[in-house]
Amino acid sequence: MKIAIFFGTETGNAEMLAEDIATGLEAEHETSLADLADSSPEDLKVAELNVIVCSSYGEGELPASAKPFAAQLADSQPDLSDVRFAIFGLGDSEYAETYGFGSMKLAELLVARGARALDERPVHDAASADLPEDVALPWVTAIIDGLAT
Ligand SMILES: Cc1cc2nc3c(=O)[nH]c(=O)nc-3n(C[C@H](O)[C@H](O)[C@H](O)COP(=O)(O)O)c2cc1C
Repeated sequence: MKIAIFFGTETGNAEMLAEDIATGLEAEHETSLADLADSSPEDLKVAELNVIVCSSYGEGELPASAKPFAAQLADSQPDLSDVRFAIFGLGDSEYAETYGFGSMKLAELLVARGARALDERPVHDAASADLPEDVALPWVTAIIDGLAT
């Protein structure tokens, strides 16, 4: 399957996780990896599945590298009705009031443009003992298996 992996990051954690996902999938799939800062909404129309890893920053805001992409979504109002995506958030429950808000905001912007969100939208909690890749790889594999059946 053609799978495009994107990340939105402030300090690099989402990029590292996106790289882990790409490495985990590349043996069986045709993968690409890109920073949302270098991407436009049209880039979501290329692959059969878009996997997005996005953190939260500030007070539940998008991380810096996702902000220009979000602005393009709002400004250019692209039709994303043929796009499907799965989004994985990185957050920290110490920020109790805004936990996981960054990935949630990005998902809402995509859905507002017609894109279809696959699955729930998990958020990895930096305060937990789990490693993000141990959560994200089974999650993405289950989504791909679900699409293949
Ligand atoms: C200044 C700062 C603000 C943050 N704000 C939030 C927040 O509002 N909600 C949340 O869930 N996580 C928040 N986090 C946690 C980050 O999302 C988490 O550390 C994540 O792994 C960062 O990933 P990145 O390096 O890809 O940006 C914040 C972290 C920092 C350092």
